[in-house]
Amino acid sequence: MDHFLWRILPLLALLSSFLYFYFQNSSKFSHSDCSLLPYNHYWITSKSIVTPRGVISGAVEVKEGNIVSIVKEEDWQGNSKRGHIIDYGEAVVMPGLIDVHAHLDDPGRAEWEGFPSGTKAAAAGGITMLIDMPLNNFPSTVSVETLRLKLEAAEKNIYVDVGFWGGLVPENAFNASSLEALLSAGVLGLKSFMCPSGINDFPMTNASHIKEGLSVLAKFRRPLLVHAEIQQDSENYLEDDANDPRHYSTYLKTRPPSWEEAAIRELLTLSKDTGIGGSAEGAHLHIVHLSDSGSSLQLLKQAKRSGDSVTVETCPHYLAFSAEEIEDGDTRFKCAPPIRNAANREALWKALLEGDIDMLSSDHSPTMPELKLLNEGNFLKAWGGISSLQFVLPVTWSYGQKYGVTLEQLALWWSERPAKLVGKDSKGAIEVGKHADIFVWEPNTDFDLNDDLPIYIKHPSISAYMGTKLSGKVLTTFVRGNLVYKEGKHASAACGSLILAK
Ligand SMILES: NC(=O)NC(NC(N)=O)C(=O)[O-]
Ligand SMILES: [Zn+2]
Ligand SMILES: [Zn+2]
Repeated sequence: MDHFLWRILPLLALLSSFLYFYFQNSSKFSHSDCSLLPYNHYWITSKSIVTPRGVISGAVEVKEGNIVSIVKEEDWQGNSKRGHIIDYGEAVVMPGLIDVHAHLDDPGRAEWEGFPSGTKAAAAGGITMLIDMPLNNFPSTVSVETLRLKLEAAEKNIYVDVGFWGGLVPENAFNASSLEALLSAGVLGLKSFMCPSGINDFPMTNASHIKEGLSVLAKFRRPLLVHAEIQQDSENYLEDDANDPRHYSTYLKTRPPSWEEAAIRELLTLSKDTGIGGSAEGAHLHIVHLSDSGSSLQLLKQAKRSGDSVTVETCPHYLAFSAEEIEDGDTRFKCAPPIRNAANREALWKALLEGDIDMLSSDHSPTMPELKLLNEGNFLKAWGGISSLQFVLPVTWSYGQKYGVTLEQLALWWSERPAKLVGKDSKGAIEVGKHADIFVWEPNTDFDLNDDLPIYIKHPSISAYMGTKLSGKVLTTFVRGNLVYKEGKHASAACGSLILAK
């Protein structure tokens, strides 16, 4: 008998390891791994819940990942509700932020950020869905094959929901079947550059590429996002000693507002066709990261008035910082288009508050610290991109205090309008029937961005926000009812969903 056991032992070992791997890989993560909360059905209560019908005191009922009821406090009292209740007291319950513009650089440059760290940072910042840009990863996401690589890299590595933009580049712009295949495979829309992107396999497009892109997008009723800067001959910039590359003013001169204006002027000749009855009706033009609050903004206002299907975002760094404050050599602040002067920042706030700017996005665009050239401080050679993902909510809130920003405005800029842009009406608000994508925060709690703070972006040292103090501390984040983040702790498994267009 003993002899027999010894003989089958290797076989048993093989069989058990096979079964182990089979179940590991075939089973979805169990609920307890995906959520820090052991319930599928529960109530979130608070004195301040931000809904599209105003801020209410009451309760949100969550069941199997969806919001199934919302009860005001007066109707809740005396009603002995069943199930688990999480009471957040005075803390604010808001719809999860949707960041329509993030570069997570995965696959290919995951050492710059990557899906695991990027989505952990998102969760810790109250972001429940982000849309990943098609460039800075390698290869760029410009075809069905490269999208497949993206999906493989993201699967089981994301702590929040992640959707994808596809790239519109010269190589695919005149190839309608290739673009149609990419859109059919689920990208939420396309993204292109009108100036060099800084990434070799993501070349810039001209007006005829963009026109072609819009005509394909019209059939799918999806948006084109454009980095709107066109290089102009600059009279006021000469490479001489007066233009020290360590001075921010030198960099600022290399990318004047006229670059944004030229691009937007050209784009608006194309977006005319997106209006009702136009040849590209159904397509939509979205200008990313607007920095120029002058002529560019006026042109966009006019286009909207004439019925073009156009929206525009700006980013927290354009609302928080001004050129005057950026110190010599501090390349953490380098991005494109550049952060402009304080008067421009004021005008951006005004445009946002008046509805001329539709929404906000992070444009989180990290790199390796070496490429920021922090020691050399050369603004002309350093990587352009701001690292901010985890902090966009407290930045918007802290710098918005001066302008009387409300909780409802935050929800509009960061959730409702972004959900509309990406075509996901299951997201973007605390409303019955929507996904339970929710975060809870304390707007009045201040925190210092120093080494004691749990920070999840991969390279905190290159973030322009390090060393500052902000208000607005995120306590917990729920994605489709899973409690994915709670005060410095994430769920053990990455159970975010891949968001594809249908
Ligand atoms: N290759 C990039 O990530 N560029 C980004 N860089 C910025 N904004 O400085 C961008 O969105 O244009
Ligand atoms: Zn850009
Ligand atoms: Zn970007």
